[in-house]
Amino acid sequence: MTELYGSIEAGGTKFVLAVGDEQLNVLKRIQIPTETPEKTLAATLSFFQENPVTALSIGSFGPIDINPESPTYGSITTTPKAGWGNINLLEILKKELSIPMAFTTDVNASAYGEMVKTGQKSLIYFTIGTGIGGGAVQNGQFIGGFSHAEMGHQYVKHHPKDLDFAGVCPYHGDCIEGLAAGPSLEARTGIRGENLPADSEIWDIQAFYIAQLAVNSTLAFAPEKIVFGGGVMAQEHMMERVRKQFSQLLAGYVQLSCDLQDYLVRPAVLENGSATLGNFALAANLLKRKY
Ligand SMILES: Nc1ncnc2c1ncn2[C@@H]1O[C@H](COP(=O)(O)OP(=O)(O)OP(=O)(O)O)[C@@H](O)[C@H]1O
Ligand SMILES: [Zn+2]
Repeated sequence: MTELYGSIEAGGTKFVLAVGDEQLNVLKRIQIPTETPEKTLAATLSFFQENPVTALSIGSFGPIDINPESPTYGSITTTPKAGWGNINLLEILKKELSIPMAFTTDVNASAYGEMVKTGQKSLIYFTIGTGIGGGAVQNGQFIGGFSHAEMGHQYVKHHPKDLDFAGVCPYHGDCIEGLAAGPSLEARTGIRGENLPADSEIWDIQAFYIAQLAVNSTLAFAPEKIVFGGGVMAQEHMMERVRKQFSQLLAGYVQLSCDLQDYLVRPAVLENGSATLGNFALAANLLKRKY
């Protein structure tokens, strides 16, 4: 029987819903805004009622409960996003759709999609957008123990020209998300990142933080590559700035297995499709491990 795979990329600003075929090609893909859980999940359900799939995978913003033994498995847990705390996505969807469902973080789904696309089994995916999230696959498996990793909230040292900035993370202030996600640009300058001039000195400050994230990830996991997605990294000049500061900070301590250009990269799956591809593969794995 022909199988179809579903993808739900549950983001803080939008949900991306998609249907894929057995070759993981996108057959249909739509975006809906993230409003109240009732409204957005009703729209999600009607999409999959109109476009039935054999199995689906959800990659969600978090933190989320991914422990299948937990009574709250399938929930978004402590999000500051109004109305979405303790919402059990998986339970709500399972009530209406009786198909196998996988549940992971949005960035894990993206990391998985990049793995499927590139064939590299150990990689890390970071998104630098409204927040910073990191997902990782190590030898084809997600990392994690009691829960998923939260690499976007690690602490990094301040840039010498940014010592007084308190950061904007609602939990930690000056963790990496608080210092370097999109809203930090606006908090420092009063101007949204999209509108800041490319020659502003803020970009090197931000690249300094993102480079530390890359160095820390390199030292902790020795991945084959580190992929950067998200609105902020869509700035053409950012990857080069991050690579340059990464080299300085790593100081030749470990030898990479490829050129730096191929180590710190933008996503291989274009048009923000990494999570969709990853979800298709994770859905396929629920039926029979293929990826
Ligand atoms: N080209 C850009 N340059 C700099 N900053 C940007 C750019 N595009 C978006 N941003 C900033 O990034 C943040 C939005 O991130 P992004 O576009 O990745 O969406 P998101 O809200 O993180 O997505 P999601 O729906 O997954 O939560 C905002 O703070 C915005 O000002
Ligand atoms: Zn934080």
